[in-house]
Amino acid sequence: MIRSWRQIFRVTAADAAPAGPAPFVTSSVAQVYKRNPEVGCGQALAKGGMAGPRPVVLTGPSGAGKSTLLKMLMREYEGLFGFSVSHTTRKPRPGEVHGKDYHFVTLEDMKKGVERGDFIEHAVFSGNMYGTSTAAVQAVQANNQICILDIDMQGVKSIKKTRLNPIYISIHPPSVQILEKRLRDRNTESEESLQKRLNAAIEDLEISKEPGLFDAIIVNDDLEEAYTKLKGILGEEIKQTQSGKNS
Ligand SMILES: Nc1ncnc2c1ncn2[C@@H]1O[C@H](COP(=O)(O)OP(=O)(O)OP(=O)(O)O)[C@@H](O)[C@H]1O
Ligand SMILES: Nc1nc2c(ncn2[C@@H]2O[C@H](COP(=O)(O)O)[C@@H](O)[C@H]2O)c(=O)[nH]1
Repeated sequence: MIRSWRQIFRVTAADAAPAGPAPFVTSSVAQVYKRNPEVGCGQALAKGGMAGPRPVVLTGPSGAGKSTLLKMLMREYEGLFGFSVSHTTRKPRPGEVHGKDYHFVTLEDMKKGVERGDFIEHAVFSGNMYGTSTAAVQAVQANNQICILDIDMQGVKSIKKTRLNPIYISIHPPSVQILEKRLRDRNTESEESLQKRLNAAIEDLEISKEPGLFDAIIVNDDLEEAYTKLKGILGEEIKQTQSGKNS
């Protein structure tokens, strides 16, 4: 019997999901766009009986534009997507809201949460801990929304060992130079943090070449173009979830 992602994501990291089919690949100078035939099949599982919308993992270097793109999605499709609010030990940036952008916690509390098994995945990034709690994903699934996880590459690797079965999308900058400029212009990082993020970016861009790691890679050069591509990749899932909500 096919189980829903709601049930199966609780399976531990030790219970690795089988590798998916080889991705269909199209590419141009401006973009690398890998499409897995299974993308958008969450509702196919639903037809099997129990699945809700398939979650979406958005990853990519810090500064690539993940938050910008996911906020656009959530604005255009109000109520359709729900953000998985991660925990982090980093300090809030101006304007960030506890419980909305992140659960901002102390290192001690984060470690306790990890020991209790509260997290589906967790990682250290640029000197701080980050993690996706089971509760964060469940809070979204309870609303029958498409759950979006904004996580780093370590998180992707951990989620791959579970049966959450999300759509994996990596957002890339046009170049590391442009990434650096965007991060500097964002004005949120110390020089030390910026360098750590750039080093992680170079490493992660290399890792993301691994065949089959992502269902799609979107190069975020022109924002509107990148957003249109993102909507295209999620189109089937959006349509199915909308029709589920309207029925
Ligand atoms: N296509 C684009 N062209 C120019 N600037 C962009 C583009 N996309 C995003 N930006 C800007 O780049 C900066 C980084 O974007 P954003 O904060 O969304 O990145 P991120 O991937 O979520 O980073 P982090 O992982 O650190 O949270 C922001 O100031 C954003 O406004
Ligand atoms: N593995 C995880 N990575 C996460 C999580 N939440 C966010 N992130 C990633 O951290 C970096 C830095 O984020 P910032 O908000 O400090 O700029 C970025 O790549 C996020 O995707 C998480 O729960 N797990």
